[in-house]
Amino acid sequence: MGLLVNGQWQDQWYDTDATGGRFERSEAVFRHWITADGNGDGEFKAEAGRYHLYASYACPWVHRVLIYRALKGLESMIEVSFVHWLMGENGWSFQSDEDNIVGDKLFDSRFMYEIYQKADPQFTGRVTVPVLWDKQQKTIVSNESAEIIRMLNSAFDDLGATAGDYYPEAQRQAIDSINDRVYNTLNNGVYKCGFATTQKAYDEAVVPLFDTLEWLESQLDNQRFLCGDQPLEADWRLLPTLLRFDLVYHGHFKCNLKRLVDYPNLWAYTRDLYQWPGISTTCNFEHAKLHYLKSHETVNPHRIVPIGPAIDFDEPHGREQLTNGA
Ligand SMILES: N[C@@H](CCC(=O)N[C@@H](CS)C(=O)NCC(=O)O)C(=O)O
Repeated sequence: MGLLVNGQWQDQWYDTDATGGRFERSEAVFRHWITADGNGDGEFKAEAGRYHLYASYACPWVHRVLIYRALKGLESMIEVSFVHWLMGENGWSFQSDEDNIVGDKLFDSRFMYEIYQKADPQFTGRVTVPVLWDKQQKTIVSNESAEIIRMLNSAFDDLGATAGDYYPEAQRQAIDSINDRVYNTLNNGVYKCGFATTQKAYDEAVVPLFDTLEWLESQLDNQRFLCGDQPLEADWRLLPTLLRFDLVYHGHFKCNLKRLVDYPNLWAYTRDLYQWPGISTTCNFEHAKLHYLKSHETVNPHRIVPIGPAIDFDEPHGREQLTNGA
């Protein structure tokens, strides 16, 4: 685990000394936008086969992008390369695995940092996934999942993407406000708990995290999804965190006041979204579990992977009757 400094790899864990033991996520650096006509920000025009996704099945931020790629039927337009689940001293790697999932289909690179070096030989910063690569301009379009999913939501529609707008104009304000709370306290909140190196930093993160879970539980009492009858962006951004909650965050990141299965609405809602057409194939729970437990040496020094928990996301969810506010 490390970062690039002036284009050179340095093995280094997160530094929480300067922030009172708090984990602070760095801002993504590549922030271009693909648009239908390429005029939005210059030259990044939506074209089938032009863009390539670098992904990890373990990562919840990547998972959003895989979900959108599936929802929008973009599998044949945007090919994907997966990294190995282990993030070791060289960061994400393409070391082959038994299941033949892993490998850089474009350049046959050994490490993910080589992709960043191609985009900027002097790059300084963390080497994160997801990365959306432009084969034409040979650079990274974006390494910010929140923005990549917005691009996939609409930019490829004229090229035959599956219909569906998950960020509709009329609901943007509601979606943004849910996203804001969920990102700060839950999506990123689990990391603030897990990577905290002082009791104070952990306490500051864990209380709002469970407040948000309680709030979501009550929101889902009489509506099927967060903004109504249909799953929208706020739901798809929340799902990857919920899918990993009991598996990883409850134990490994010490988010253990309650489990997801202790919230009846949230647990059924998670299964509802998991069972949505196309979604289950975006999940690889083995990669998720192994990644966290084996990569975070400071959190789990002996890298022992616990046996459980047994979770059945295929169990019927029974939330169909909430559609239309019934
Ligand atoms: N803002 C980014 C965050 C992505 C991110 O932090 N990904 C993690 C994997 S879950 C990563 O690659 N971490 C490597 C590192 O921090 O060095 C996004 O949402 O796309």
